[in-house]
Formats: sequence, C-alpha cells, structure tokens
Amino acid sequence: MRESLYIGIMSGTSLDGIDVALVDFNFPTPSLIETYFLVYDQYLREKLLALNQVGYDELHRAALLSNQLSRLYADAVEGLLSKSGVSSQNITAIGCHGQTVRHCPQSERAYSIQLGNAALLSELTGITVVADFRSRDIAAGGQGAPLVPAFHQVIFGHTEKHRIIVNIGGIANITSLSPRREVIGFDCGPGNILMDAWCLQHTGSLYDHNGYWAETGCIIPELLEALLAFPFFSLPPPKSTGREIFNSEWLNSYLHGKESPRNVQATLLKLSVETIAQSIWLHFPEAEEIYVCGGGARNGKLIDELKTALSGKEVNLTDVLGVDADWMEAFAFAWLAKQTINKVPGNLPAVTGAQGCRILGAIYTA
Ligand SMILES: Nc1ncnc2c1ncn2[C@@H]1O[C@H](COP(=O)(O)OP(=O)(O)OP(=O)(O)O)[C@@H](O)[C@H]1O
Ligand SMILES: CC(=O)N[C@H]1[C@@H]2OC[C@@H](O2)[C@@H](O)[C@@H]1O[C@H](C)C(=O)O
Repeated sequence: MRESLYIGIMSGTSLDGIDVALVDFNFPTPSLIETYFLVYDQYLREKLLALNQVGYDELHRAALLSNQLSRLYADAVEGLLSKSGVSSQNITAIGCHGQTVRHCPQSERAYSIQLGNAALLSELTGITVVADFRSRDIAAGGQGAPLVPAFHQVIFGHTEKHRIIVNIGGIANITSLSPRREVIGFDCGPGNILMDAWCLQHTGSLYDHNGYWAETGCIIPELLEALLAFPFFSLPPPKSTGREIFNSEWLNSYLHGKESPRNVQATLLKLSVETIAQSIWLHFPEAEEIYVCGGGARNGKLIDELKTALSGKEVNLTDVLGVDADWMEAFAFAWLAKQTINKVPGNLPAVTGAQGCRILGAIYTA
C-alpha cells in the first residue's frame, strides 16, 4: 500500500459540480496524478440553492441532499480511480469539502454548514474520509475560511518573490505569500456568483462563456459605485463571505429595473475585477506576481480586465506554476486530509483569525 496517495473532493459555491483530484505526496512537490469532474444537474442545483435560504422542512431536505451528494461523490471517486487505474486500497484518505449551504462566521454564534454524508461516502468507497474542515477553526474563533492559503504557501511560497494567488470561484479570495510577512488570505467578495445568476436569468446559460455577453455591454458607473460602497469590501481581514450576502436579492436591491441586462453583466464583471484589484492594491501594493485560479481564470474578458486593473504587476494563471487553475481547490483538500491524518494543523490563524493552529476535520475510518 502506498501511503502517499490522497483524493480531494471539492464542490464549491458556484454549484457547477464536483471536482475530484488524485494527488501523490510521495515527493517533496505534491503531484496531481488524475482529475475527474461530475456536473450537477439542474434539479440538484436548485435543491442546493433552495437550502441556502430559510424554508420548509430544512433538516429533512438537508439530510436527503447529504446522502445524495455522497452517492455522487462516490461515483466521482469511482470515475477518478478507473480513469487513473489506481485501486481504492491504495488511497490513504479522501478529503471531502462538502457543499456549503450556510456560512455565518461572525459572532460567538458562528457556524458553517457543508452538506455531505462522510460516513456514507466511506461506506460506499471503502476509503477513510476526512470531512467538516471548517468547524474546528470556527470553534477556535476563526472564520473557518479561506482554508486553501495554507496549501498555497506550501506549493507556491517563494524565498524572494511576493506572490498573490487569486481564486475566482463563486466567491473570490486572495492569498498573499510574502517572503517578509506572514501569509494573509481573505475573501474579496463575489467572483462568478452574481454574474452566473444574472446570466442564467437573462440568457438561460449557466455562465457567461469567456465574458462574451458582458463584453457587449457598457459599465453603469452609478451602479458600480453603489455596489463598491457595500461595507464588506472595505472591512479589514480576516473576513469571509458567501451566498448569504452576495445573491440575487442583494443585486436587485441596487437595481431600478430599467437597466439593460447586458450593461448589468458588464458592471458585475467589473465589480469582481475591482474588488479583487482593490484588495491587492490596498493590502499588498508591493506584490510582484499575481497568479489566478478557479473557473474565473477561464473567462478571458475577466482576466484581461484584471490585467488592466493590476497594470505594472505580472498577472498569469497558476498553470504557469504547474498547477492547473481548475483543480487547485480539490488538490488543496487532498492536502488538508493528509494534514489531518498526520495529526498536523491545517489552518493558518493569521488568515482565519483563529486563536491558534488546529487539526481540522473529522475522520471516518474505512
Ligand atoms: N470558459 C469560461 N468562461 C467564463 N466563466 C467560466 C468559464 N469556465 C468556468 N467559468 C466560471 O467558473 C465557475 C466555476 O468556478 P469554480 O469551479 O472555481 O467555482 P467553485 O469552486 O464552485 O467556487 P468557490 O471557489 O467559490 O468554492 C463557473 O460557474 C463559471 O462562472
Ligand atoms: C464557506 C465556504 O465554502 N467558503 C469558500 C468560498 O469559495 C471561495 C471562498 O468562499 C473560500 O473562502 C472558501 O473556499 C475555499 C476552498 C477555501 O476555504 O479556501
């Protein structure tokens, strides 16, 4: 049995589907051996979205969805293993993020809920599962998010260069890796979440491919200014957010109803770009290199605008550092599982605001 093989499963706030990564930690630099993506169908996406809000019989619906998700996670693991030719017996553990449906990190009543039945996943796969990564950090006074900056530090930290890693998923978050300062990371605000929702509502497409639709619109300056004035954007870190704040109701509260949909889309794209760029200029003006990952990295218009907003800095995708932008988070959850199995902390208190380093997650032994 090789004890270096782990699987990471990420199903993120975009609700697009399940990313699964097979990772080998046998060498000083972890390597991504195989990947697999399982798309969510519309019905599942709608059921998950509904659980982001208060509604009837939530506990029952959440439990059923947790079981359904774990069956899909198991299918995705099976797909990954058969694609790679690796046996489940050779996998030390799965790190399963689960599906966030509530993230309320503020106050002494803080909590974060990721759906997914880890016990069932372990039964279905015969593999040890590590899950519920965020609760321990929150119990220690942290935000419980973002957690991936610790992994960024391990694979991208540089002795001389100040690097920023930007993840543009449903929510956008950044990590500062400076040779002179501790690692800092936080959520900047919406990545694709608002653009996706608006695009679906007005075009029927799940997302604006390459930003082509946004490109046909013009930014609405008053709307952009009003959105940028929202207090979350100027809060100091540590901070994290989710669909509780950035959702269609939030956007609609700023609209008069007469705006052209394509102009709103252009404005939303600019909002994502500006909130990321302003976070970097405000907190890390000296950073030299910016590396982008997450699905937003595949939006050419978004990346072009980000390059303009960060002119003077070198902006690339994490692909150039050897990690495919699409697989960063699944890769990271394989690493987080390894930390837990080895009884090593996975959080960074300077990022999340926790009182100290903690071993994250719960282990469901095979
Ligand atoms: N070619 C593309 N053009 C435009 N947008 C794209 C493209 N490919 C992916 N995306 C965007 O990326 C999103 C998926 O990104 P990703 O998988 O990183 O999100 P996530 O992991 O669910 O989110 P989070 O990191 O917040 O948990 C899609 O919903 C879409 O908005
Ligand atoms: C509560 C939650 O699921 N947060 C996600 C979300 O998606 C991006 C951003 O907001 C980040 O804070 C986090 O995910 C990644 C995996 C993280 O913890 O680093």
